[in-house]
Amino acid sequence: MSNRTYADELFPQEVIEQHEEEMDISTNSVVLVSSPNPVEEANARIHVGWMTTRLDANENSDRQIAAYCTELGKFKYNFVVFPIGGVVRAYWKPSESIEIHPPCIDLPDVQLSNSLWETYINGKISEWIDCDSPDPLFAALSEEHLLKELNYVCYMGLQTMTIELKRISSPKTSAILNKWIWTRNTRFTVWIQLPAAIEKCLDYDGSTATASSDLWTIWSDFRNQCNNFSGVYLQVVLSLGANLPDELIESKLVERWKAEPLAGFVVESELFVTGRHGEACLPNAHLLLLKSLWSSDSLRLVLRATTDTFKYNMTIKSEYSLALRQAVRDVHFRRRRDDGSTDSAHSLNVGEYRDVLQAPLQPLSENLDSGVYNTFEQDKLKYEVYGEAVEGALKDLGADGRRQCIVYLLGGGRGPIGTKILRAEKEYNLKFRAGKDPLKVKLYIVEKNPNAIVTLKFMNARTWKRRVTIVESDMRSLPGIARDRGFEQPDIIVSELLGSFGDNELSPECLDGVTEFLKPTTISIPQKYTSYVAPIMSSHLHQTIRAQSIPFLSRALPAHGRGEPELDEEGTWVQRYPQGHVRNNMDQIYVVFLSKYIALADKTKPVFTFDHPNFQNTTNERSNCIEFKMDRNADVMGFAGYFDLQLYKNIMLSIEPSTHTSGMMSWFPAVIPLRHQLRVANGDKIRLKIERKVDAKGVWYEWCVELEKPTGEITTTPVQNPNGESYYMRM
Ligand SMILES: C[S@@+](CC[C@H](N)C(=O)[O-])C[C@H]1O[C@@H](n2cnc3c(N)ncnc32)[C@H](O)[C@@H]1O
Repeated sequence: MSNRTYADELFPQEVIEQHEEEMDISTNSVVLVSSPNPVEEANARIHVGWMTTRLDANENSDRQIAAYCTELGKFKYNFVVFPIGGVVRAYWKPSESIEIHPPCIDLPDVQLSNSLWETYINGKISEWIDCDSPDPLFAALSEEHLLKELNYVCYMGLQTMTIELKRISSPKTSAILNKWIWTRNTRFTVWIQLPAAIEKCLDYDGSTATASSDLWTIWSDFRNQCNNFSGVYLQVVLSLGANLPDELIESKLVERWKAEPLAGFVVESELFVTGRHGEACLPNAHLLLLKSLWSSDSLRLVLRATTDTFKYNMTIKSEYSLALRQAVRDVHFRRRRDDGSTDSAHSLNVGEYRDVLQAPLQPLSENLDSGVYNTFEQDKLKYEVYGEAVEGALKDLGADGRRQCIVYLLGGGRGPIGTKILRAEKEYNLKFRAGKDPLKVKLYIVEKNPNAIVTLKFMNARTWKRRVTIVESDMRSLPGIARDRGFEQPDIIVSELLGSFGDNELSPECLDGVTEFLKPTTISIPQKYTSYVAPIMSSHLHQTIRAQSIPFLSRALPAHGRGEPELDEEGTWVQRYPQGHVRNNMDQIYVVFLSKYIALADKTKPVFTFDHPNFQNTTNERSNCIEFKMDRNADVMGFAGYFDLQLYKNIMLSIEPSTHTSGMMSWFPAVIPLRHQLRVANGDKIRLKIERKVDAKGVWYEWCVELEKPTGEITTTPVQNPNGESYYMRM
């Protein structure tokens, strides 16, 4: 028996030896890993495919696909976008036939091994299929045959397929696909290939086209009609012709694709130009576009021949594949270098959290564990700045020559701020008392977590020379305890009870609990904090939030909302979600190290501010309406939330992007999602209406968005998280 395999057919031995090529079928293409030369290595990282057209393939290709692919492999094409029904069928011209019977699917599977079909072939839906044709008979025929081809993609076990959109509006195509992807058990990635310009769409009519339609809206409408299926399986491909439309040049519009599941680019051969040394290269505008959107080498480039030059001049096949690789390979180099030096996320090693949803901590109602405290304590910078703030306050208070300062650390955790307070005392004495009449800090640390108290006691004995009075209590009981035990009133209270959205760990409620114990002159560190928001676009994040599910064994874990787990009739504990799981997912606030998103406003805007001490006992309920004007067509998935913190006078900490404390990693942004992505157009205004509500047991936010069109028409999204049903911060 012969040992020859399909791979031998595809990559003849002499080619393998010549290029020392290896096949890597773990990715969805064949990787040509060649010499150790760094440029070639870099080239090999970039996956370039060939899109078969009637200009380079003929009826024989359908039955000689192995030879056809082998040939392309020689020119360094890692995969082929080939008509799934075969070339003969794909380029059938309905108008030329008297009877409407397209050729049968005729791309026999046994020509390639299954693994090569999976990895080397991206199946393209026949070009003539147009389910949205205004001719009902033809539309019906197209529907029937689209389904046949989708079935054939499954039969062949392909991992990727392509549908090229021909129209601005494709409701029937999207409806078929929507049903298919949500209901079929077979998973493959669908590339939705966009036209190169809106003017090329069959239903384009200059008079009806409005400013609110562009390539991005063609895609986002299609994505919406497919119910925002996961971007792992439904992706978009941009087609680049010789003339790029403005929306692929203007950076504000281009960056929207960073918030979409972009699979790659189909590059038409007509746009290549000749470089200074006679080599093939891409025009500058195309280069800029590719570079700006080349976020990872998992993106794909596909060459589509627009002339038949390739038939006669084979060498340009490899020249073009090389030119495409060269267009983007340096982006990768640059990004890697940048990561190592300037990207703080990388140097702080938090990259693994990119776009991962985290539930905000609730340190008041739940006791944090040692690992969480340990994570906090990695952020040396936060504690340094706290130390500076305490030193600043000691300096101001000590100006009257006093010899003692009473400091309370409220919510001490394992004590890192305690250490900074004692160090601030030392620094102050060195700098301002010159060894004479030193100022003594009398430090109390209040902590309600009994487990952290064990560490605090240990720290007191080992590090603080038993100078600290440790109070195991909720700080809201401190006034009573202090009375009973004769504690002195504080000159300074220090706390860090803040979440990514500022007040969302209930710092206001906790600190208000000690107000009656303060002197009128007591300084609070922090003095003030403010939350901020900016609208964001990210279909990935929207999908991720919506798709969260609860495994069987986790069904009794407490939700983040007001409800509690219950014992059901069968004696099983269960957490119920009367609002439904999807609504429960969408109506919460998350903490996310944001990556696949874009901000839809140049600047954030403030939401809620809290000042301390709150001697006036001002309510902690808040309500605000924050308006943003939209400057492009976009889908708003929700809002990124940030905060800044005035510790003392001008000593600040911030995660608000324009003032972010460089190198600080304690807080990732908050995300306030909308239930559905909200389509906005250039010139629209959106208003986030958000309330902070308080009752006897806890605090919650309710929010909705008002969308105002330039015509004055206003629509409002439903109020999210009513009554704290999905996200409730327990007191
Ligand atoms: C965000 S952690 C900060 C811990 C520490 N200050 C640090 O920066 O590493 C907040 C701490 O405050 C404690 N805490 C929260 N609310 C409290 C309350 N009402 N009374 C006492 N401690 C509280 C929590 O148990 C937790 O240890």
